Amino acid sequence: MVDARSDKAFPVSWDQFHRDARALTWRLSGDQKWQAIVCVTRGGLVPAAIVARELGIRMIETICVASYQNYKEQGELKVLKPVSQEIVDLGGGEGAGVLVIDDLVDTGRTARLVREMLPKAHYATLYSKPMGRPLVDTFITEVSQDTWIYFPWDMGLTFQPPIVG
Ligand SMILES: O=P(O)(O)OC[C@H]1O[C@H](OP(=O)(O)OP(=O)(O)O)[C@H](O)[C@@H]1O
Ligand SMILES: Nc1nc2[nH]cnc2c(=O)[nH]1
Ligand SMILES: [Mg+2]
Repeated sequence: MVDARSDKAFPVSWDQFHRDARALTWRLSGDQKWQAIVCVTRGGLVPAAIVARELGIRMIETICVASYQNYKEQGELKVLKPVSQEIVDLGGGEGAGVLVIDDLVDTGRTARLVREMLPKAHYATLYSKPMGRPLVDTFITEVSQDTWIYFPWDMGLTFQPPIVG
């Protein structure tokens, strides 16, 4: 569970994000031929674009889920748009051969919900926290549960006061 008082921060730059997305692609580029990517919006949009480019995948679907309304506070999980039946039916049903991409797993609630719709899909994220880790098949970096990950699209350059003085 995300603690709203947590002050551990893990800021990710665009460069780092791009490197991590490419590292994730390397791990996903074995023998398996992916039939489609399902990206979990909105956080999955950017990594999905990079992975799709690297793997040459053009069949891209979204599942639109929202749960964190007020920064660090998880509310009710809402599916705004489910995955199309065409994608669920791939590979003989239940999403076999489908690659699900999200930016991270935290409590694992989002991943659990998506897995109910696509039980045979492969779930991949760039970052994971311990509670969500059992729900992910492939990820790059794990951070502690009380760390908040800051993505490059959520940040800007600001003046930093000197450490001393
Ligand atoms: O493992 P969980 O505790 O369910 O949290 C993980 C989800 O939370 C974030 O999405 P969010 O609902 O904030 O929406 P966004 O992708 O539009 O930012 C993140 O992108 C994951 O999808
Ligand atoms: N940006 C961001 N969104 C989240 N949603 C759930 N956990 C996180 C997190 O650590 N960072
Ligand atoms: Mg999300």
